[in-house]
Amino acid sequence: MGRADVATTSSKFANGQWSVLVVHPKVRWGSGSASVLKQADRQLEEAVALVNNLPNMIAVDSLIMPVDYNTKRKSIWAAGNLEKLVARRETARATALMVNVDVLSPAQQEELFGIFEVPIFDRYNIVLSTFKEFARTDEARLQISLAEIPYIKHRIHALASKRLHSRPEILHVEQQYAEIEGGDLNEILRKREQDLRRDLKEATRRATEQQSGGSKHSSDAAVIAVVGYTNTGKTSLVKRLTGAESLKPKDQLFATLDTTRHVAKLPSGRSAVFTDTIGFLSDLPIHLIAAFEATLAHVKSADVIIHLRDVSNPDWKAQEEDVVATLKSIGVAREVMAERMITVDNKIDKDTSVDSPESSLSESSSIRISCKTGDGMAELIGVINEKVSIATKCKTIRLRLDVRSPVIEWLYHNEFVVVEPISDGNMLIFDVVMNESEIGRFRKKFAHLKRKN
Ligand SMILES: Nc1nc2c(ncn2[C@@H]2O[C@H](COP(=O)(O)OP(=O)(O)OP(=O)(O)O)[C@@H](O)[C@H]2O)c(=O)[nH]1
Ligand SMILES: [Mg+2]
Repeated sequence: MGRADVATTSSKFANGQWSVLVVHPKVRWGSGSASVLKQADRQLEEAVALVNNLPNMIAVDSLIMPVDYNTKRKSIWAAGNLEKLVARRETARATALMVNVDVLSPAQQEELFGIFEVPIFDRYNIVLSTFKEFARTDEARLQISLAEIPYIKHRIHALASKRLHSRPEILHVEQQYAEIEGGDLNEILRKREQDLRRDLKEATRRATEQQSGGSKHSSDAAVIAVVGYTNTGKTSLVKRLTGAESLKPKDQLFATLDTTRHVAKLPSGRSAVFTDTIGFLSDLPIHLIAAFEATLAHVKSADVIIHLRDVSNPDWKAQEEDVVATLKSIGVAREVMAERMITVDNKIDKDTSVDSPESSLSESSSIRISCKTGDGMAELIGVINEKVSIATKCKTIRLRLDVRSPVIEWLYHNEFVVVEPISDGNMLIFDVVMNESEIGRFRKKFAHLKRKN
């Protein structure tokens, strides 16, 4: 597939590990200062977790280094702070630097390399490496390659125009540069993008086919998409609700990269397909998550969206904002969120007494659960059941049927009977829940009986 490898300059050191100094540039004032929800120490903590999440990286030291105004200028830090950072790198014996911004410009990367003389990574590099590390399917790999294209384009343009004097590997585009050198850059990338999109379409089709093949009611089943920040417990929840053995929750960021579908029966008798999908993360170039369009396509059309929050994380409120922003960017309208979303607070078993005051503001409409202990599951299932009925325009229909009626056999066969009927002489009374298309099917099939009645 000629897979591109922007972020894995590190793969050259397969036998060793990068010792990384993680620096969070905290904007002191000006338009670039962080929202009050995002405290610098938590952002630094998250960056360290991202680095340590990769098997070939270890954060050996980390610190917050103030920046005036914003992080977009070519020189992020003034001379004094830079000197402190250089000293810190030496003491920590760090072999790489991670600057906790969404993406560094090629000029910034070049300048920092000139000063530190070690590879310079940003969040984009780390997250992309993570995606590559954990991708298990063609679908995920192709989406990652697609997500890289704008990044590669920007960098190779900068190199080709001779505005920069770096070597391609300093900008993490060594392999792509070699492939493209001498050719028409735009044309080669356009062709690559076209090929990737074609392959992705095919891979998505295959994946959907495979996953819906086994379930009896797949076309009629309600689709319930579970979304949330990375590591909030999405996989754990889907496992709890559907009993899927194949799901393996992990204390790891981006453990799940592909969407998997798992069938369960709701109390109404309806089949529901729960989808477990990629987690979101803050401060990423939006196209990185949006590139998972094929993976996330089902969220837009889902009957119900469960937004899972990890309320044991002091930053859950900021995480929620990022999830909502990402949902918007993949085309989920605000009305859809208001109508179809269930907000669920997970990990209530954990001690949150040291929480920031915001957590007490957790609105009363959210449902509190623990995937670990099972607390709150019954209530959640009840709410899902109700929401699905509304979303799929289900109605409860009362049928009075002769005990010999062929309708009874059909109801059982199609699994509409959830509550056993009440008997009334020769008649049986069934309460069944059906959506519009099922009612249509039912009417068509038994039209002749109706006429007789
Ligand atoms: N204490 C506690 N831990 C939980 C709970 N739910 C999930 N976890 C743990 O949180 C970690 C992440 O769980 P996952 O289910 O993998 O989370 P995820 O949202 O699917 O994560 P990604 O796929 O990486 O985005 C695992 O170590 C789980 O065991 C809970 O209710 N309580
Ligand atoms: Mg997961």
